[in-house]
Amino acid sequence: MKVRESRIVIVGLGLIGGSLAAALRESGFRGEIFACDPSASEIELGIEMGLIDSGDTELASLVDDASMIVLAVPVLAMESVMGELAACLDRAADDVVITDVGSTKAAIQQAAERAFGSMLPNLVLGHPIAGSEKSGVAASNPALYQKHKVILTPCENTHSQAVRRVRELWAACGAQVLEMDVERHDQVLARTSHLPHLLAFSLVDTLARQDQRLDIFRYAAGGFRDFTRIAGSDPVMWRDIFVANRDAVLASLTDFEAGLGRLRQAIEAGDGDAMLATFDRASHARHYFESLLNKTSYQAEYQMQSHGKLNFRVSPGGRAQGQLRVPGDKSISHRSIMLGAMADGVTEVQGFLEGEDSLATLQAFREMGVAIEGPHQGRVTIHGVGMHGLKAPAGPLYVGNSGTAMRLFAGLLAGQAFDSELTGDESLSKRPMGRVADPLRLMGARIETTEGGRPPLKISGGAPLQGIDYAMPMASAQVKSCLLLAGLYATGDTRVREPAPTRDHTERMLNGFDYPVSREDDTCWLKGGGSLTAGPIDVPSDISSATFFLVAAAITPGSDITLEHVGINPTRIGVINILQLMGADLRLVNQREVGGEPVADLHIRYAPLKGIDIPVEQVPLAIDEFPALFIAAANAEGTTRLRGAEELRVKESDRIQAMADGLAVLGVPHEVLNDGIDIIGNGDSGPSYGGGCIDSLGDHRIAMAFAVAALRASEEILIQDCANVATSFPGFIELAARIGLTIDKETANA
Ligand SMILES: O=C(O)C1=C[C@@H](OP(=O)(O)O)[C@@H](O)[C@H](O)C1
Ligand SMILES: C=C(OP(=O)(O)O)C(=O)O
Repeated sequence: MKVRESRIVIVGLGLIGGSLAAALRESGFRGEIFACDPSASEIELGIEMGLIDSGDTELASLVDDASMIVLAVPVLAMESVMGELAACLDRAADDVVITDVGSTKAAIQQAAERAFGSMLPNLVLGHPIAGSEKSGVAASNPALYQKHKVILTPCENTHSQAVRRVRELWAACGAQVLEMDVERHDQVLARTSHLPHLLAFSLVDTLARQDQRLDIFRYAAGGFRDFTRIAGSDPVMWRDIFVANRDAVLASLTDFEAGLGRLRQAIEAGDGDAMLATFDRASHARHYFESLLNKTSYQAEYQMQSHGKLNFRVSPGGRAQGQLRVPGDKSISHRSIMLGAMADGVTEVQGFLEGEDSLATLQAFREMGVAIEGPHQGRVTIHGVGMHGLKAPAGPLYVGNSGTAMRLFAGLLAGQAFDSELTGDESLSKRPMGRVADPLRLMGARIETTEGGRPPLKISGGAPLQGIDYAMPMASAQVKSCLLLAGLYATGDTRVREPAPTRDHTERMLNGFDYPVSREDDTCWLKGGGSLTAGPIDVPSDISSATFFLVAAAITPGSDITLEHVGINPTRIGVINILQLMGADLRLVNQREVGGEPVADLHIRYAPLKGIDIPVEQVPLAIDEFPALFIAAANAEGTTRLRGAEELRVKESDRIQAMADGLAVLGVPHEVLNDGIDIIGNGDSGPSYGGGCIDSLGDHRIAMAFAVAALRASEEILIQDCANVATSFPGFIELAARIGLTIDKETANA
């Protein structure tokens, strides 16, 4: 974004003002930058560093031709600077925009009213949430505002043109600009910035007083350094902030003291459980904030995205052999947390998938006040709050990459008394939500989407819901489950008709929690107003994750793999049926039922595959398995034809196109159709195709499918943007290594 100002005057050339000048210069800003500062040497240094064109210790000489004036002085100096400005700004001052960078807003607004007689329409108060413990122009950093937030607090009479120009200023520095009212700004900042600074100052001062010779500081380790870094900040600036934001800081301090008091009591009483509960909540909340802020995920692997993208380099060839257990079923894991949270009593889950998607669901319930212990090695304990026990979350609920979480939550939250908002990552933000919002509105829900029915979803609480009789236009378990969950809160029956059978985990688990769900032919229904009774849940291994190894064995001569404890719910076994139709030597052994879901060990040995016309009724039963099945098709003799699979186009990526693009790189002949694809396989015993560089488009299943493809490639396959594998299959690389696939991780700069 270009800044079109002719002359910007920065009043106060310290770290914040200097960094603004530096960032503007780096953005290619061509206008003049002048600075006013009481210290002539700071001005000289600013000129020497190439940050400003000129400057003065007096404001009057600088303002005449200014198009924008940025006040970057300490909060308590604002009033006198504004007074000076009022005196020398003799023209109608309509075209000059004034803004500030102060960390509190109410006090500055009052100062402005006193200095100018009223809030000028071209005065836009603002606050860049960026800084450093360093001060002075020498510490200027052109990257200081990059990817940081700048909050503007315009009033009713502020000119929109002035707001736009200030937005442009900060956007050019790489910041994300948002708006809120003055009071909210001060309350939010008191908690997120002012309180932590106060604690850091206080801790360091307390320790320094106790040990005048500073001896203990010699032994202070990383924890002390991390916690107290901000105690090195500018004392004058912070004194001003605490004077200016007194009331909001005191309120946040009261809450903090209460929390500290509770911990003190726990320590006095040796109450380890209370300590653990607090630390556990805090530790998870800390990880959650990180992912919310970066719009990325919870696990270290994925955090590489902040430095670059995670790629998989997969060596060609190999033989798939071994006995494995893949992680827990994603669909069942989501539902175990959701129903466990809404139940009366304690739900113990084992086999929970500790992947990004289900962790997002878990964290969202913590945000709504549900106590959840774990996950520890797949074990989670959920202390249910009952159907009406959820609390309003403090902010938007971030569900990462997960379509399932967003759509099921939409139904559940539509029935709550409080307002809520659901947000997701870049991929999820492009996926269609009208398919749940529309029928929820028919039930009486108040729910807003952005254009084209995309996230975020804003749901207004307290809307009375009525049951509906709904024929789904697409075969979607997410839509069905969303409506059943909303139906729990609706008057009368909620009935959902599906055009083809879809996974029925919601219905099974509701029945398991003593909530009757009925079914007749293609329609299932429940009556609202009941309650759920907690019970244990054993999550089987995810057949969607097992699929990658089934296909690995199915395409690689000499392979023999057993996958243990895999869920074989009849609404999920399309992949087994399709592979068997293609000629795979795949057997189900040790079949049993675990907690209402059928489970088996899957034994597969290599046998040559042949191309088939995939029966259309199998499509919803194998919907997530197609990326891997396309690789099976590329290794089968003859043509495999898929039709009726347009739903693949609205998953984490357009999976028909993403796979077709990758197959083209490998040299696999194919033809793309709107609702499917024809793939012409190579049934020879040598390599089936070449290698190359493939973009997974951040879609976990595309990444894992091409990793498996390497078993029959003649050259290495480099797969880009694979961090998202952690959404559904943490530990994929390690398990793949155990069956003879060699995948090296590398980061590439984005
Ligand atoms: O209900 C579920 O848990 C899921 C349903 C399917 O989505 P649709 O309902 O959109 O087909 C599937 O693709 C997704 O991975 C999980
Ligand atoms: C489509 C998938 O998940 P979701 O819709 O929950 O993002 C998937 O896991 O393949």
